[in-house]
Amino acid sequence: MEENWDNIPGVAVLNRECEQSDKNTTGGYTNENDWNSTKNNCPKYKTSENYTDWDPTNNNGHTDDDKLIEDFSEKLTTTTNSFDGTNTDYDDWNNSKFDVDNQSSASFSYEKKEQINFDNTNSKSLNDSWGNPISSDQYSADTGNYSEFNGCTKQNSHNDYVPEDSWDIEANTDNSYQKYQNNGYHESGRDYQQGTRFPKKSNNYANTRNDKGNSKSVKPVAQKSTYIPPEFEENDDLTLEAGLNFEKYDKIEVTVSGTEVPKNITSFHDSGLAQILLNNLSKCHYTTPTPIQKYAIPIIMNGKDMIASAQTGSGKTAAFVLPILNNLISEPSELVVDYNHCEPQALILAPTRELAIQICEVTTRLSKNTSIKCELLYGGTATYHQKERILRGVHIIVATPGRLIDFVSRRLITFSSLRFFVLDEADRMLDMGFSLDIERILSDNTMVSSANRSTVMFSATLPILVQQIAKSYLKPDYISVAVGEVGGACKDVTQTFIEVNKFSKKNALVAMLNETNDCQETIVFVEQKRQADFIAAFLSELNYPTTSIHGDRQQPEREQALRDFKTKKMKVLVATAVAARGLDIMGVTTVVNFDLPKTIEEYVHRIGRTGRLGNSGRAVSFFDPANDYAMAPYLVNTLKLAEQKVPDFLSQYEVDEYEKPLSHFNDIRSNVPVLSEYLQGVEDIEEW
Ligand SMILES: Nc1ncnc2c1ncn2[C@@H]1O[C@H](COP(=O)(O)OP(=O)(O)OP(=O)(O)O)[C@@H](O)[C@H]1O
Repeated sequence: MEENWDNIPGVAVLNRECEQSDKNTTGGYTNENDWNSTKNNCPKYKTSENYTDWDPTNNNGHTDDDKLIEDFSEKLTTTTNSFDGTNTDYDDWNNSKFDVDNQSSASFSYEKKEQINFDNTNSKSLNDSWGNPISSDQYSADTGNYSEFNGCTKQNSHNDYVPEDSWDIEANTDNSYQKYQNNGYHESGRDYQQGTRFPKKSNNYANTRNDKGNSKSVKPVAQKSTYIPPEFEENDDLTLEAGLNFEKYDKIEVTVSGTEVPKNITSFHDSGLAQILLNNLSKCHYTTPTPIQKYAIPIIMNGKDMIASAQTGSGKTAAFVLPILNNLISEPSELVVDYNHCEPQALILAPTRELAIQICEVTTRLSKNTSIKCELLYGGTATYHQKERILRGVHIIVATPGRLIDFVSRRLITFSSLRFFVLDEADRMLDMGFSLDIERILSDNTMVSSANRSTVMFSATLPILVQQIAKSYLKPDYISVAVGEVGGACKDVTQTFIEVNKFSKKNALVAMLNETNDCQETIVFVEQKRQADFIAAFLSELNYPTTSIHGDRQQPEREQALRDFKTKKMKVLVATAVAARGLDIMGVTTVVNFDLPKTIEEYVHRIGRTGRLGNSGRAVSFFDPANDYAMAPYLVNTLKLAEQKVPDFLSQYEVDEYEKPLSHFNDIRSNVPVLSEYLQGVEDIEEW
């Protein structure tokens, strides 16, 4: 097939943009010839015959031009994003994309693959929209940014990894270009390739040259995400094993308040859970329920509302998933679904995409061999894919709020059949960042009344103000359960602090990593996304296999980073708040707070990425008095409650009169005073 700019998604988008930006004039071009040339290459102006020549779905007879163009650019972008030239990806793309559309266009897809050899530096020269030959080298040199030109904003991660102001940028050599194009950073097993410099990020979304060599700029176009996440893999090796301190869980005091509290269970076998679930539990090596499971399972099975707090890593996910699965299995109700909407019976909301994925994975594993279907809705992924899946019928939806609201507002999801509504990380979900979304979802006109559903909320931290907000969504006879101190740090984590200033932090980090010769699995938390890139690049240069996760990375990169860290391909994960809550990663021995967070809750969640399920872990936090003094009293309190040593430089911040918000069980119905400062901070929203 003849190679032509028309086949390149960036240009399809570009043309569309030109066309849309100015329908009746010269499209913003001062030179009419340029505009005519562009126009002729614009899909809008192609005849349908031409169009079908290169439309992968071969939509003969399609008359809705705009839709046609939109579909086409989406498909082409999918092609580029999904492909890395390997057969596997090709097959995946071919199967998933084309099966969805009921196409069997293998040969055509293969042609598309040939076309996007354009992605390789070896590609033959191409003609641009204005008829000039263009090679990938020239392309890189012309634009300074391949991915942006190409319209694939999804792939610009490497630019993010070059702090523009502080690093020298190498010329746009073929070499750096090739590494980028070939995703060398993954192939080499190193996310941040040492010594590699990538082209400086261009501010122009797309720069092209007309036949006179003048450059033109076209405004950025919002790209739809076309990422289709991989199917879950069952990997028993990655399941966390209970540690030596697991048995001590039973010694933790549990406080329950409310009326008609169902009796707690003592083992899974006396729990009344369906046999199929018991079988799945033993496949997952869950032999004994954790304290939160002992209390939450019967409460939720009995249809009660509850708000529960238990330390990080103590099995809260299964505590709500198991009773929901049980009730959906033992008291089934008809699944409502048609070609344009579905009615889930349980909704589980989580604040981050990766946590939503994890909850869905746990649910899928625990519901194996049952008829229960669980689906995932989260941002940064292709909506058409998720839509297609939920419209096959779904009992449980695990979602982040943004994507869910998108689907609800398009009436793809309604809540008339909802039986369970769960907020995981409830304090985060009800703080200023998400509370409007939750309100929007719970006040949807299809939402069943609180009397007709079970509403349950879980977190390791539940400030009193959040409990007050939560109360308005719960039935009046809701039950509160607190395992240990509400908001207390996990005692299996040894917490140490190092006094630093902003200039000595990096050396302190290196010294700390060197302490453990083979640099064990470590999460390094920082406050800013840019800082995450900087520290990750810095550690990579020092040969620590490092990756990063934060809200500016594209979703496939975020997921790849987590996979690389989970599978130990990468030893260090540099992360912002997006990884602070809920993530359950086996073998994390150390958490480093390179920057301390702004709230004590986030501190508790961050250090809870280690020391899970009775395993021991350690947390090392850098305390910079100039920056972190406001956190100090809360840190002292948290250290004391967790029976940890308080260093001298911190103990000076202890406040005698300090109202300790964590000193006893804070069910708001006991009228515990609210400490306003304690509630002031909210975590920054990065990405759903
Ligand atoms: N009864 C059990 N027996 C053995 N393992 C369990 C049991 N319950 C949960 N687990 C495992 O314990 C780990 C931690 O569970 P989970 O992620 O649900 O903790 P969590 O309390 O939600 O933590 P966080 O507060 O960080 O969100 C997981 O690997 C899970 O598979």
